[in-house]
Amino acid sequence: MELIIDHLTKTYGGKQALNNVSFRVGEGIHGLLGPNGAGKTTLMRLLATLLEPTSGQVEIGGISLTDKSQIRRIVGYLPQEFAFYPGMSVLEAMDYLALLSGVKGRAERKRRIDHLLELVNLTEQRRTKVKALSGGMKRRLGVAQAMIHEPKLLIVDEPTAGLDPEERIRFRRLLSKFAEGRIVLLSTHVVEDVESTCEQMTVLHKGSLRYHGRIGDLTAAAAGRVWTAELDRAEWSRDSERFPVLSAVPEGAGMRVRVLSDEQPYPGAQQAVPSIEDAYLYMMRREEAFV
Ligand SMILES: Nc1ncnc2c1ncn2[C@@H]1O[C@H](COP(=O)(O)OP(=O)(O)OP(=O)(O)O)[C@@H](O)[C@H]1O
Repeated sequence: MELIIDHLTKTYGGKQALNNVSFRVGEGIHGLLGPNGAGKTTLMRLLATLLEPTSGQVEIGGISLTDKSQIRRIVGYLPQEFAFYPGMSVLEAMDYLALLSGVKGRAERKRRIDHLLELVNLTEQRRTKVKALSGGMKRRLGVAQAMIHEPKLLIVDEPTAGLDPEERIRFRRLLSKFAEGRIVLLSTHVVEDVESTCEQMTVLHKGSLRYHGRIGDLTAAAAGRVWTAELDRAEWSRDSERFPVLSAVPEGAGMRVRVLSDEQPYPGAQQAVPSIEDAYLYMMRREEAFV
């Protein structure tokens, strides 16, 4: 199972949202990151056949994106905003969506729905009306519906938004389990989601590919460039613009700061092991692509 994106371009009128993007993704969870307007939603909607590419090709598990009915059978999509059937119960909504996704046979639908509701921890709410679910529960129902036809490629947009910390951890575990033998494309602004679930990631920036590869390689590239230091407040207010700041936390009378710099930024500053967030910010500050 492989997702192959080959010179994909999408323009809306005169606006180029994706610019000649090529990369390949194998089985497992793959992170998709990028600042606002990077082109992530456009890419996800293209893969879900909700948009037509301007040019370029995509193959999902050997099937061309142009073969829409086949692609829809193997792709599941959980958009950031999704409409449900508020008046239906969880069971009714799932059954209806399973029918729409082409899952034939009442017994098979029941088997899948029971299994998925268990997975997303909504069994107790199965008779609750969708409109009475909390935001987090709706999100879990959203992912359950995106999984109902057991897609080979599951695309999820900001799935942990609005979830509490425990739910977020449970949700990541659920995605990891589902990703066995499949591809899960996880679009997020939460770098921690990527850090804890993905081995590889793709970063888009203004429609172009900025990074594609292993997370470990990205953090390795930032090694030696992340520094921590303790400064007094006066030093800090004088120097706060000198280096890109990763964090600055008041500590006693001073500040504990974390900055990016190719050389020691302040006397006594110590090198730190880059986190993925540090590495991401380091990469985004560079002009050239990091692919
Ligand atoms: N229907 C549209 N018509 C015109 N321009 C659009 C349309 N949809 C998106 N764009 C533009 O295309 C670019 C990419 O948008 P897209 O929504 O794909 O980015 P994104 O990475 O998902 O951003 P965010 O993180 O804010 O959701 C943006 O500049 C956006 O303004």
